[in-house]
Amino acid sequence: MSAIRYELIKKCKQTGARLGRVYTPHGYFDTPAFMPVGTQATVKGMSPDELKSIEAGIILSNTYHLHIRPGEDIIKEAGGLHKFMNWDRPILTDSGGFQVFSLGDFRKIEEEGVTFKSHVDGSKKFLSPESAIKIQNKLGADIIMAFDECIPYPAEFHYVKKSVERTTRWAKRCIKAHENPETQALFGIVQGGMYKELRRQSAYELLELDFPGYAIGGLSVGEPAEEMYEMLECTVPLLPEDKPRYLMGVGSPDYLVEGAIRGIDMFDCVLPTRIGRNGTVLTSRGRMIIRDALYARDQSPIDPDCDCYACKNFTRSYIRHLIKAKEVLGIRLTTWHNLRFLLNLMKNVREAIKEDRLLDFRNEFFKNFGYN
Ligand SMILES: CCNc1nc2cc3[nH]c(NC)nc3cc2c(=O)[nH]1
Ligand SMILES: [Zn+2]
Repeated sequence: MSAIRYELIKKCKQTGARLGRVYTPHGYFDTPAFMPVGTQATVKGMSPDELKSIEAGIILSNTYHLHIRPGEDIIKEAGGLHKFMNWDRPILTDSGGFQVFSLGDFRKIEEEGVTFKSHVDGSKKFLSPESAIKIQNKLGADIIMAFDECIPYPAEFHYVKKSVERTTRWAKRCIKAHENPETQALFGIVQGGMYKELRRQSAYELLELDFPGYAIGGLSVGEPAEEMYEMLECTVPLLPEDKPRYLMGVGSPDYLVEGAIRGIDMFDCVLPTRIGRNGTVLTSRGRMIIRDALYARDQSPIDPDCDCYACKNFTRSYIRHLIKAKEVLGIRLTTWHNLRFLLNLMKNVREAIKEDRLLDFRNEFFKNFGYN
């Protein structure tokens, strides 16, 4: 008995997209879904109630960060991550693999695991499939991720092949170490770099392990969009139709729509929160650098088509002033808007799938946003 159940509600007649629902021990979320990133047990600047008001269905938290600070034992003593951060809806935690490479000053990667230095105090740390799972078992997220190697881009075929085979061995060790499969669903992560043959090899090896869900890793690592789409087109059709597919670290509005068209159900990306903090907002007419002098006297909302608290109550002129003055409310409002923008985008994608018009929606959205 798995911790989650994926319900395929409808397949789009125009594309490979599908409308679905993932049931977890903390309730369900609709897919395709965008997951706001709450790295250190908080989506920066947003309270749980505010996240609920913008209809966030599931949020992501990072194992690497929570292991370093405050430590999984403190969170376990609080009753787990849901209680600790007072979020009673679904949570997904990653396994730390990616952060170690991208954040930590990582030393070396061996069969046993990865040795690295903490980005907080430089102390020596070690993560392995077993320890990454043990930490996630203590945090108690509904969906947890296998410990994998996110292969850098570009990478030689031989290196990628060796890494894929180690990621599969690590996946087996994760399954063995996992203590709560009936309450925490462990997802495998398909790797393979930009090589179709290795994407297929990684998918087949992980399919044999019968995970309750599959992530596609090693993408959105600097490769051109076309290469990412090609890897999706070669990998997604190999994955079970009755299980969720999660494209890690994606993404910008175009990638979310194009990923959904290719059959992806779950996405996560720091983009909306990160660019929000430096004064850039997403609108239906493209990105807007609201700190720009252009908006100093602009009394209109960030996006007239948006229903969020920031757009209903404040002007571009006021929000620009807050950002320039480094007032906390400024980044709260830009974050609030950017998250609602992407959550609304996914709601529109789900509607379009329901009505078999996702390609038409994509063309209209791309034209308005200013994509090609
Ligand atoms: C669960 C940790 N493993 C893991 N995380 C990832 C996070 C990513 N984030 C991005 N772009 C922003 N690509 C990613 C790939 C992986 C990946 O291949 N593996
Ligand atoms: Zn808004």
